[in-house]
Amino acid sequence: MLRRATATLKSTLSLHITKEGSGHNGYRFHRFTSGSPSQFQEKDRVCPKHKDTIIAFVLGGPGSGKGTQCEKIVETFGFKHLSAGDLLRKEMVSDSEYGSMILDTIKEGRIVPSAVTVKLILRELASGDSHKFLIDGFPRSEENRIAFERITGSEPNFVLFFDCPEEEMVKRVLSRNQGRIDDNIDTMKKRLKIFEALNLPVVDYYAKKGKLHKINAVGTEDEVFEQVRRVFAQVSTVT
Ligand SMILES: Nc1ncnc2c1ncn2[C@@H]1O[C@H](COP(=O)(O)OP(=O)(O)OP(=O)(O)O)[C@@H](O)[C@H]1O
Ligand SMILES: Nc1ccn([C@@H]2O[C@H](COP(=O)(O)O)[C@@H](O)[C@H]2O)c(=O)n1
Ligand SMILES: [Mg+2]
Repeated sequence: MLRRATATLKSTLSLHITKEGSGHNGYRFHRFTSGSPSQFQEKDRVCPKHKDTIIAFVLGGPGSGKGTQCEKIVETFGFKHLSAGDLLRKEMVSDSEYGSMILDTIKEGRIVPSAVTVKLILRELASGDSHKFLIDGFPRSEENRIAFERITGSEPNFVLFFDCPEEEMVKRVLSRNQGRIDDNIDTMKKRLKIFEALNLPVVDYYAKKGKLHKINAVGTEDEVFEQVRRVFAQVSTVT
């Protein structure tokens, strides 16, 4: 039986969660009082996972096609799609106290502090009744990864990595035409540097853990999705 969430997420960088309760999908919330990821303690954990919860992280450089493929995965396999970038952009244009910080960070292609991003992701994990999640564009750094693992006490079931040459990513981003403030050559150059310095170590981490599924992101959307489909067929037999 799904129970109504009673957790409230207080809007602070230190991510206090003030009430105990449990989300529709079994995500549980505990009081926790820590600030930075390094201060999180065992007692602060937010969500022992519902036993059937499946979390897939979706990684890849800017413009590699993560969002495009996630839409296809949602249609075909019924996952809920959480894009960290979309959540941050939504927060940015809301009345949030973090709005201008998020705007500046995205313009510069840098990474928003994990406390903010994890809070937005947790809110989505706890809402609705889905228990299969694609978390797109997260973790973007070891700090993101460690914060998520410490706060939730859980790891992804598997990780997709869209591997795409830089020239192709640049071409795709510059012709995306969705009015994003970071779709320009200056920000793109910065994003590519951040991708190499901060995102790739996360990719390596999951490769070493045997959780990474590398997808060749070059080809038509359907060709790329055929590889994705094979990964889902493989993981559905082990998750
Ligand atoms: N296989 C493909 N071939 C050509 N263009 C593609 C392909 N997949 C996606 N695109 C296009 O490339 C652009 C970037 O794709 P998408 O937004 O899915 O990337 P992303 O990885 O989510 O990027 P970001 O990290 O910047 O959000 C879009 O305009 C999309 O339509
Ligand atoms: N974990 C994340 C994800 C994203 N950001 C910031 O948002 C920008 C856009 O993200 P997309 O996934 O939509 O490409 C990204 O360049 C970062 O500035 C973040 O900080 N942390
Ligand atoms: Mg995207």
